[in-house]
Amino acid sequence: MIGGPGVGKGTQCANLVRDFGFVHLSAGDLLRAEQERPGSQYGDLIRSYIKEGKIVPMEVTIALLENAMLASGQTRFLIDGFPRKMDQALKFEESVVPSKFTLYFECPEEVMLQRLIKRGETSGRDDDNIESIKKRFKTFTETSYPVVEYYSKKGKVHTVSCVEAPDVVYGKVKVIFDKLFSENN
Ligand SMILES: Nc1ncnc2c1ncn2[C@@H]1O[C@H](COP(=O)(O)OP(=O)(O)O)[C@@H](O)[C@H]1O
Ligand SMILES: O=c1ccn([C@@H]2O[C@H](COP(=O)(O)OP(=O)(O)O)[C@@H](O)[C@H]2O)c(=O)[nH]1
Repeated sequence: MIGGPGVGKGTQCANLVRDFGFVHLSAGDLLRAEQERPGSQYGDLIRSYIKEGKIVPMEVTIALLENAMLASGQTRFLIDGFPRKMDQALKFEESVVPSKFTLYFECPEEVMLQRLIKRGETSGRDDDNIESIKKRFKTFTETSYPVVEYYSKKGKVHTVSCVEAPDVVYGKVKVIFDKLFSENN
């Protein structure tokens, strides 16, 4: 699941987990947990990348995802906020598992900005401030959007507009998943 910062990925993943029983893995949540883990050798590195809105070197993120996948003992994963750089996409599919499809959440920056400023009132996140948000938008456009284009060329992308209220957005997401999983399962 790919989309700009604050587009609503986490919000929609919660709905999908409830209705389709995936294991939800948020790359950002895994990185924040590793950042706080006592004794982690990557804590400071992750903290500085997240604050600067940059993409943490792929070896760290892929190892965290792979470990969480293995630890779950499950086989159906909804990976949230990953891949957001071409090197991650290629390496993950080569060394862990190929993806089935990509859900791309589309939304104007002004709308995401308002959501992130509001989330920042309570999230406690180091990157929900205007300076980091601007950097995250730039990284998304320059570094992450090419991943969407790459998967689009392979015919693997489903695009959903996220401007409307969460339940309206989920209505559209659910139609896509109902179709995909009634065909494949
Ligand atoms: N469709 C929506 N309309 C309005 N607010 C939303 C919508 N989806 C999510 N939000 C809110 O916007 C913020 C960002 O959503 P979140 O799911 O955390 O995004 P992401 O995981 O993409 O960063 C949260 O505070 C969330 O409650
Ligand atoms: O594969 C990833 C996913 C996330 N991040 C970092 O984690 C931050 C927060 O990502 P998350 O998906 O949690 O939140 P979003 O920015 O989408 O609101 C990003 O800006 C990056 O710095 C990263 O480096 N690699």
